[in-house]
Amino acid sequence: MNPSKKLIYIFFVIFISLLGFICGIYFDYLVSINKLSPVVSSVYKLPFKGRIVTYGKPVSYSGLVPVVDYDPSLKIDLRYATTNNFTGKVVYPKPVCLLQKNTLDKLIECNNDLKKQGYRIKIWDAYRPADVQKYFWSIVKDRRFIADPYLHGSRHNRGCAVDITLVDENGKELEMPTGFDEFSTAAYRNNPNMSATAKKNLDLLTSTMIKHGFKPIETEWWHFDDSEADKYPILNIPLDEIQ
Ligand SMILES: C[C@@H](N)C(=O)N[C@H](C)C(=O)O
Ligand SMILES: [Zn+2]
Repeated sequence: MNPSKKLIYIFFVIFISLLGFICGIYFDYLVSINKLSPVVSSVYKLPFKGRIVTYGKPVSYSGLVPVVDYDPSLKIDLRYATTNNFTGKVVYPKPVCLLQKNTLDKLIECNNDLKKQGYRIKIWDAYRPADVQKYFWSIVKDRRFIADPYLHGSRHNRGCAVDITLVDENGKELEMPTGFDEFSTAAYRNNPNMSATAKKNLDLLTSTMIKHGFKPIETEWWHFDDSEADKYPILNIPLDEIQ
């Protein structure tokens, strides 16, 4: 090989190596900021003390717990385990309502506050497997109403978000701006057309949730994120495998 060809060859090898190196760093960066959802495997016994595998790196955690075991006075109507939801299909094969333990502790504090005033929290959704998020996104590609599973995912996928409303002592739902998962501007927190009663009820729910460490979102009055949600990984533990 003549010297100039040799030089070109060396430059080419260095260029390819550098490119591979930079791509590797960028890939790790995407994983770290959760632009790529980690693939998760786990044992399915509760509480989950299994290994989750994130691109081959084992991470041990204990996390999701069943809500009923900690506060049976939280009312549960897991809509995606019924046909009474925006898909019209049973999406959750089992009505298993799970949350990260720290998130649940905060929700119980909210429920205790509200019980003193004659109300309770009703849960429509809590932990939602990442594959379900992809299914929802395939139906409604609108970030106002469904968190993009290919961007940051949903805090539901981390077991750190809840879709909730208020009920009275007889379990009757209080008036709120709209029903669950009404994907329109009527569900916005600043909807100017909501009734005075709905506003009062929503204000009570919102102020209680914020007091105990949740963050509301502007486009869905029923959705609250644990303010510490991003400490937890995206999970894809299927509900039908929960024992
Ligand atoms: C689908 C709806 N109930 C909901 O939870 N939307 C938010 C934005 C989410 O997907 O995180
Ligand atoms: Zn939600």
